[in-house]
Amino acid sequence: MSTMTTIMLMPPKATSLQHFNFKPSTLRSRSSPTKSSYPTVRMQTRFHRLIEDQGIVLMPGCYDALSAAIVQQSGFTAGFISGYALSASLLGKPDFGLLTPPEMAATARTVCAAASMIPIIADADTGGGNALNVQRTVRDFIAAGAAGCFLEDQAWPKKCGHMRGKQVIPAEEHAAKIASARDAIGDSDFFLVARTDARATSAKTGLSDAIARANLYMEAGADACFVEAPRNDDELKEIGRHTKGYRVCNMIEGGVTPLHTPEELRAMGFHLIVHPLTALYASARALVDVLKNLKENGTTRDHLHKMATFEEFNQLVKLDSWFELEALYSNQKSPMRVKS
Ligand SMILES: C[C@](O)(C(=O)O)[C@H](CC(=O)O)C(=O)O
Ligand SMILES: [Mg+2]
Repeated sequence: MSTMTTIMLMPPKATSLQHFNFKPSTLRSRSSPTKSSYPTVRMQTRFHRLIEDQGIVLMPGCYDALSAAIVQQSGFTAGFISGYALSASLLGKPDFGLLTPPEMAATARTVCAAASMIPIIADADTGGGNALNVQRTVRDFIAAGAAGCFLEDQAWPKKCGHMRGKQVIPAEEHAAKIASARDAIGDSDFFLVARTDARATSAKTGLSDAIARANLYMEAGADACFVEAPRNDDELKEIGRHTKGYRVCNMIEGGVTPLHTPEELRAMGFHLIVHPLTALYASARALVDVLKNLKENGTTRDHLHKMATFEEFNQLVKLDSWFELEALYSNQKSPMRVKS
């Protein structure tokens, strides 16, 4: 169950910066959870409702309109546009700070339209710069139809959370970016996830620093926190025990965090699970295999059982509904509008 007890329907009147204390001591003194100083004057978003209804929400990653449509048709109640996966599919490049927020926003527009029945969180990476750039990014994402974003505290250029060589910006600087994102959201139906990559900065103090940062970012106005790349179950449980509010867990095949089921993660205190790379890795393997086969044999006739059929694919893109529409308008006998 959520730790957020009060949900009011009016947006904040004052800016978020006025609601929390920026002094560095705020971070140092907060080693255990305390009551948030940020008043819970928040909208109830689609993601709040999903978490309250389901207890835990499983979000597969997607990277284009087709993969998003398949996520929706597979029965998932939410989706995620992965920066890692989009960097791969749009640029053919690794998650190394090469993708920009405007590219993500442009993709979010087609992705959200292709899966319009489910809310989709888009990866804002570091937000494109400082607190002001964050406001532009958040507004672009809202206009694109996204239902939320992840905003992380890595220094730019960022790297995938499970790669070596990451650095983080000062906690207060990221808290200001979270506060500015909250102000840009206003009363929009948009769920703000504050991510910290501080676990990777030190084997000894990284986890406690990351937990303190997550709590600071919650006070700055985030709806949920995301401590990236815990190493084992003890760390997962510690995050579940000591961070405030809703919690996100990242399940990367081949990453540093052990893979768990939704039930297992719920018991450890998590509310949102993201599987950002499952669809990307599965489709990359399928492409490698079929193209290898085609190159070797010059034909795919022995590989057809591993491919979608013509009929299956047409169902995925709902071809029948387009034939129906075509028939509707071509059979229209009377004029659509009466001329005045
Ligand atoms: C969640 C993530 O931000 C993403 O872009 O999908 C990545 C995924 C990954 O590292 O594999 C991240 O965790 O940085
Ligand atoms: Mg990312």
